[in-house]
Amino acid sequence: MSDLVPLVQAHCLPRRGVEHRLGEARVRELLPEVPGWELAENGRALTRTFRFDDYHRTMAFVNALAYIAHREDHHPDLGVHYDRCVVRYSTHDVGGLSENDFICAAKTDALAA
Ligand SMILES: C[C@H](O)[C@H](O)[C@H]1CNC2=NC(N)=NC(=O)C2=N1
Repeated sequence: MSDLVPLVQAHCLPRRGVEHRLGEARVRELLPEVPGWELAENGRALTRTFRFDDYHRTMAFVNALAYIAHREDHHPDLGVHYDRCVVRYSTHDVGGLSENDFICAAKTDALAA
């Protein structure tokens, strides 16, 4: 992926195999591009909690996020609660973080903005 394209405008590509797993240096470079997201599971996942006023708003977010996941063919794990949704991205095909996780994190932020 070219760094000239903002993450939010980039699109996911099929990434399979450890060669697509991001190294620590690249993760450190990308993390400031998605403020609010944190590393979890020893750097193998990205998570952020999005808070809402009520269940209806939470579910509207979840449905919009499902559409992005379908369009990008990259799928978050979700913890859905009454007033919040815990979003977790990790690329199981690479066994850790790939560029796809950062692209989708940026698109998720745009949804909630
Ligand atoms: C063929 C297809 O691109 C892959 O199976 C995709 C689908 N969605 C995915 N989502 C996530 N989170 N990780 C993956 O490795 C992944 N792989």
